Amino acid sequence: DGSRSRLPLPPGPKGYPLIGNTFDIPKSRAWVTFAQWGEQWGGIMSVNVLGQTWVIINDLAVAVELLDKNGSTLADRPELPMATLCGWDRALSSSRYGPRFREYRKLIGRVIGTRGSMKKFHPAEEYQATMFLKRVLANPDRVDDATRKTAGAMILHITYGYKIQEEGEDPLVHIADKTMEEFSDCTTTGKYLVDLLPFIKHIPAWMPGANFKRLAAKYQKSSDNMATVPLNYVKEQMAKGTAAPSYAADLLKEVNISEERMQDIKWSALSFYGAGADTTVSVVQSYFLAVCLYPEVQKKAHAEIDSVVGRGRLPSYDDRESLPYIEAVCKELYRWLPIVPLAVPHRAMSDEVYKGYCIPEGTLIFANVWKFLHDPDVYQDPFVFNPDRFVGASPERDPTDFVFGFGRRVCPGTHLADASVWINIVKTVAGLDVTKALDETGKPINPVPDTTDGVIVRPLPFKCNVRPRHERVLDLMIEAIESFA
Ligand code: HEM
Repeated sequence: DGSRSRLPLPPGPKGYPLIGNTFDIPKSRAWVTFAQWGEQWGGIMSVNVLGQTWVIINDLAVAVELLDKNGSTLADRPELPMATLCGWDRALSSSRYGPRFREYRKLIGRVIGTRGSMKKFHPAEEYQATMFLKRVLANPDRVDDATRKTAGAMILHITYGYKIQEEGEDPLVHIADKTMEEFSDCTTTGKYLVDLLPFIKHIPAWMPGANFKRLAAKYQKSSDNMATVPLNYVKEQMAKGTAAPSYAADLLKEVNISEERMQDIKWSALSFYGAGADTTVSVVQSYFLAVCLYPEVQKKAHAEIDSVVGRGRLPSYDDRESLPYIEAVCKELYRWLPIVPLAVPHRAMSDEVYKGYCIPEGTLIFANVWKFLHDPDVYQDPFVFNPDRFVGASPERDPTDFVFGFGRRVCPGTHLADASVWINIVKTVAGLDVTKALDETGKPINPVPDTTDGVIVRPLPFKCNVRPRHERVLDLMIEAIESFA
């Protein structure tokens, strides 16, 4: 429709000819710069990056209206030629909008689509969260390692019913971590020429300058491996009758699975690791950072555990309703250090009109979730970690309404994330006392409450002191672990 394209783009800074605003896009903490631009240009604005329109949303109401209500037309993902050559178009987070995308979402929704559907995975979650305490206490200087190991272990446990080996490096975690590094590499903006000049993907692999094609073939082998090895494990376990409940086992129970369905099961399952392990780990690490800086929060959380659960056992999901303060701590963790600060960009599949502006086909849309979560009109003293903002009769807006993204692309792992984060935090509160680490002169070190860069970010590395909260913790932990065996 020609009349649409005569409408103006959303407002934004004037760019240079050809390159537009490319050099205005900051390499680091883009969400902070985008929020500042929002002060000048408003809740919806646009920039031009190498000929492509980017729409940046700095107002939650606009994001909800545009992305939640516009259904399928704004639910595509950007074209990623190098990642596609490496086989990553088969994973959900980078798949284009279409039949395969809808099929994956249907399968995932069927198994983990509601809070109630997570119940069958509670034993796995409980086990891994208790193992987390063990992993932390075995090596209290490396809380980061224990959180990373646990997040990966939880995802593999729920996706495939696979329990990682505790000693040394687990072979499946090794494959997954190596492959995820390759994923980051092949999706790095500007690294591969084929992303700028997609037509060169057609040159034969033996030609000079075609190194990227040989690398892509190697990366594709890894992604195949990462999808196939664990699925074969589930099939073997099912054949032996020893399969634990899992996402894959649930779907493989179906009779007469077509080849196409098998591929959908395999690649939807693969999508869990990258999107699920990297995210929950950041939330749990943020807890350790937050209570170093806000010891009074830990004190209150400890007091809640003592009064509701006591010291004779570790808390479980059955206690969730009776622990409102811990619930508020979890919400505040999602808010304070946003781990997907610009969500994941959506791509417009056709020309759209919004409030008299044109959003042309191919536009990338970024929702500045970081800004929504630090809006002083919505959250009082937004940079302060204060769970009490979510307690009482008039709580501030629940961040879990929107930290999981928007519309048809909203995180399909929301309930899995919710269950994993909560159980990890509640066991941590019950089991551990976290304090600031001391420097060589004995002075407490103040960790910096900030994150790395990227699509999914995590707290900057920091040190803290960790010890069991009371003398019975180790016994309770061991008893619990034995009861799972
Ligand atoms: C704290 C935890 C998590 C947060 C904050 C989070 C957040 C997000 C966000 C913002 C998106 C993009 C949504 C959009 O494009 O509008 C997303 C997508 C996704 N998430 Fe999560 N997520 C979390 C945990 C998980 C877990 C545990 C899983 C495991 C199944 C998961 C699986 C996915 C997948 C597969 C996608 C891609 C969906 C698509 O492109 O259609 N996430 N997540």
